[in-house]
Amino acid sequence: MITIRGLHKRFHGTDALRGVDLDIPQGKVTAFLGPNGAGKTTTIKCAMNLIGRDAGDVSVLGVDARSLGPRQWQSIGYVSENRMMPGWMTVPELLNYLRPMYNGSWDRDFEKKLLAEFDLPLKTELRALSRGQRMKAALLSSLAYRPQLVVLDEPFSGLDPLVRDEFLTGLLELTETEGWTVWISSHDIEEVERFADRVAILNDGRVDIQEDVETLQSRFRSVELWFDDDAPLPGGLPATWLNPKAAGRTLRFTDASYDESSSETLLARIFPEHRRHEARRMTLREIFVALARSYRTQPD
Ligand SMILES: Nc1ncnc2c1ncn2[C@@H]1O[C@H](COP(=O)(O)OP(=O)(O)OP(=O)(O)O)[C@@H](O)[C@H]1O
Repeated sequence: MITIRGLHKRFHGTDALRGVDLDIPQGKVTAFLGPNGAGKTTTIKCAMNLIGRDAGDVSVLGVDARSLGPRQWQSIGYVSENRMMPGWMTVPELLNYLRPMYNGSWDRDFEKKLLAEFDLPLKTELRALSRGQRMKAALLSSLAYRPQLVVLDEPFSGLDPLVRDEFLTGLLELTETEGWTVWISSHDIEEVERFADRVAILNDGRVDIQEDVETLQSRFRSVELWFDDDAPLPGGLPATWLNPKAAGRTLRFTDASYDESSSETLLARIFPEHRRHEARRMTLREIFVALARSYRTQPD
């Protein structure tokens, strides 16, 4: 659905994107994660043709992002915190205004369902709504025509926990029943973990990891070793052992390429004197935190 190769973007001489390669496959929910300033919004804006690019190829729904036209926009639902909205309109006025543009694909029943779920004031102008209410209005107006490709840039900002939960459950149902393709950037990893099939992690303008959540979780482990005396912290540990830290008689690290038999052999070889150890599966959030910490300690 979206293919990005070698995407570069500079702002005032500073590199924001330094060769992004990314695939957003059809029918899957891809979570787009990364530390602040990694380049998530910039990548999404380049793909939505809201800003130009300095180099690289970006294909969206089979066309170059720079050629996105009304035909493709009928199939794309894009929501971002900073999306401009006509502040003088009320929610019903906004929907009345947009509906004819999506002739044929706008689903009135779905619109009504979302309107009821989001519990939005109908007589207040958009500019007088709260941030969360405006976000709901943006979500509603971008999903009511049942787009095949849903692009959400930080969609939860300002949404209260109940609405977040309802919105996510609704989105989950739709992705399953309608086979929607979703590309969602968010810092709310626990929320996206519930329904993401894939994860792409951006760091410093490049994609570091993109793979199925399942395979990512199967290769990451939080490892803890116990010793009889103070835990050693030798140099030259495998590069896939992230953030090793010794504290008292324990040593902890994140194994980014865990495999039961070879990892056990390696542990026994490097730490023959350890008394016992544990290798625990990690949540997506824990994996992200371990990676983000390792990015900070990596030389540029
Ligand atoms: N219009 C702009 N002018 C100058 N620099 C910009 C502009 N937009 C983004 N940048 C810079 O590009 C880099 C990437 O920003 P971007 O907003 O894409 O990151 P992000 O991953 O979405 O961050 P966050 O998680 O904080 O929202 C940052 O260093 C940012 O300061």
